[in-house]
Amino acid sequence: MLKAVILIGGPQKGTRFRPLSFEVPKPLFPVAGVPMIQHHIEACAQVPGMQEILLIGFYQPDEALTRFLEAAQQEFNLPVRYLQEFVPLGTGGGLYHFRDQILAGGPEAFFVLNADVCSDFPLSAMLAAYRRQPHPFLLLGTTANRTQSLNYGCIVENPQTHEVLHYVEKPSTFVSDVINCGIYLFSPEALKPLRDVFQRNQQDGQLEDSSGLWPGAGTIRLEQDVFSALAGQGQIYVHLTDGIWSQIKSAGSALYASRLYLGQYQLTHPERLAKHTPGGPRIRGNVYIHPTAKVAPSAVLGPNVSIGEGVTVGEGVRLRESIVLHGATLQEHTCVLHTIVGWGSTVGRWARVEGTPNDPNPNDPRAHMDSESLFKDGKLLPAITILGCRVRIPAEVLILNSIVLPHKELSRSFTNQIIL
Ligand SMILES: Nc1nc2c(ncn2[C@@H]2O[C@H](COP(=O)(O)OP(=O)(O)O[C@H]3O[C@H](CO)[C@@H](O)[C@H](O)[C@@H]3O)[C@@H](O)[C@H]2O)c(=O)[nH]1
Repeated sequence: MLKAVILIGGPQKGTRFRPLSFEVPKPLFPVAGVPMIQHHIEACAQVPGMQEILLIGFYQPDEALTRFLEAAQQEFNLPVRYLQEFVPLGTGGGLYHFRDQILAGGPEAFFVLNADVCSDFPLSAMLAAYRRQPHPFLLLGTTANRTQSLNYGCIVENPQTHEVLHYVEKPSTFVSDVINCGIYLFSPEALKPLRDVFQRNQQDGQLEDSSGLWPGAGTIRLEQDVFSALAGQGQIYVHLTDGIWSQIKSAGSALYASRLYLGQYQLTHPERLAKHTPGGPRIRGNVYIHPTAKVAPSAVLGPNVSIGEGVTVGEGVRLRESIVLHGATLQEHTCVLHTIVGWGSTVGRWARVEGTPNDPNPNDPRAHMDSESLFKDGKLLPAITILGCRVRIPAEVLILNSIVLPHKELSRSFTNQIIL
């Protein structure tokens, strides 16, 4: 019997995701037409023997989360439960705190998945590797280029045995081009070292650490307190993948992840991809259209477009590399490129809304998405355009490389601005 835990974090952590995280908790943001963590749940539900999926985080359970859990339980016919931390317990504290719930029923092992990653989740391959050689910790690793590796947990492995010899979380100088994907398979034994860290922290008292966590209150950093501390002791192994993988930290990376998942749908969910039908809109490449959306036949959509519930797309609209969230309206002949259109927003006719993608370097197979800050030298860096919820863009204007905060009614064109 197997279980899975998804670490969904909580409200303070979504800052790079603003203004989109104002409306919906980040783990429920739609990526390729479904909530971000539905991709995780679908992957877990396909592993034979999966008994239960636990979401651990410090969100106050709200209507959206409750509805999502109910729908997921029904769809996958599995218990999907939310366990709330009353203070942020870090990436490992919640696993220890809720250990009884995780170990209830005696699972053989449990997956632990960061919510903010996009992946093809090679969980069966990880399970097969674990069953060949059960060790307390199995980490999924992928490669990154030298510069970008510094933004992740870096793993030095023994290439013959795949044992993790050395682990450094976000090092300041180059350590290894193998990085931690935030996807793990732990044996029940893994909880023992977590207990040791917990007890040591209790003895050391309430001292706040450099990341602002309170170890005395039960916080555990899986990466530093466990992986770095136990590397080289025969307990941690890595399973390497060259499948799709990307972090989802910023809105730009959500758009990129949407593209990766839409590509995956060719194999996993061909029924989710829109097909060209007589009298329907022209579809180019991978496009998701929610069944309740109304799309005019002369619109041209794709590649990499995802259209949410109840969206209206008018005649002659051109839409490419974009996510349009539920209830938005694109009036006739708008052109929307590299943009996220927020819930209930309206783009007036003949308006052009355009962003600049900051995709990984296509000539470097080890490149990942840069989720750097929005500004450099006091200037907004060109990036995708984001319209917050219920924004109104008038007819015949240009909105380029801009972020528009929720409920704004614009009256003219804007370029390279954050409109507050
Ligand atoms: N329940 C809970 N979850 C948390 C908490 N803090 C973070 N998380 C969740 O844990 C995951 C990791 O979040 P971060 O702490 O922001 O780490 P990171 O910068 O994303 O780096 C981690 O992931 C990288 C891969 O994406 C790894 O390379 C890196 O080593 C590390 O594990 C996210 O899914 C986040 O929601 C917490 O206090 N409680």
